[in-house]
Amino acid sequence: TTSPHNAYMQKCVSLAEQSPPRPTNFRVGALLLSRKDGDVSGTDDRILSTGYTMELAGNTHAEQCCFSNYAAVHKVPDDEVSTVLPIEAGRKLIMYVSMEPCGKRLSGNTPCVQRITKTREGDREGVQKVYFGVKEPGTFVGESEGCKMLTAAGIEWEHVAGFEKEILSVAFAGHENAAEKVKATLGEQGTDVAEE
Ligand SMILES: Nc1nc(=O)c(N)c(NC[C@H](O)[C@H](O)[C@H](O)COP(=O)(O)O)[nH]1
Ligand SMILES: [Zn+2]
Repeated sequence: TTSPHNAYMQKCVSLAEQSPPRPTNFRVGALLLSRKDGDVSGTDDRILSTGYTMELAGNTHAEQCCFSNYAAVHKVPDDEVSTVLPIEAGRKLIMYVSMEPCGKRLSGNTPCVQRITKTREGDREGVQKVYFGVKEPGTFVGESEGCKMLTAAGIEWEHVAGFEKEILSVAFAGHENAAEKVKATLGEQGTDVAEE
């Protein structure tokens, strides 16, 4: 059976492409779904919400918008989204994000790892695993801490390979010298691609 990761990562790229380009962040796409335990093909997946950087007013991140959109549909404030996320025996909540969730934000706003971790408060299972297409480049916060923080919170994560160039090209679109930054990041992340 084919894994569903590529289709969802492609969807996150399409979401990220809707984000207004800015030099002060990355254009990212995020998707939240419920998956039946052991359903490696994702045929029984239920998409719960999507989000992209600055979809919602203010300096918002993709993961933040994904949760906020879900909270709005369920008529609760953002910080109570965990109370309306489905808890179903035999199913898990999974997030796909084109970029590693942030562990720190230069703006000082709540990092997305904290928002993901918060879904597990009150003994709720919350988000169990995060799939992402690239590690966060060092542009703003240097060595990214997102994955380490997810692990510390007991949340699994996995890098879905193959979309790095595409994801970074979208993410850096609002930056000066975007192409050079993409190339440098690919080099740093060890995903050099053969010259075009
Ligand atoms: N995973 C992720 N999703 C996003 O939607 C987004 N924009 C970033 N970007 C991470 C980057 O570290 C921060 O954008 C900068 O640190 C600036 O912080 P603000 O965004 O202004 O809070 N990361
Ligand atoms: Zn974030």
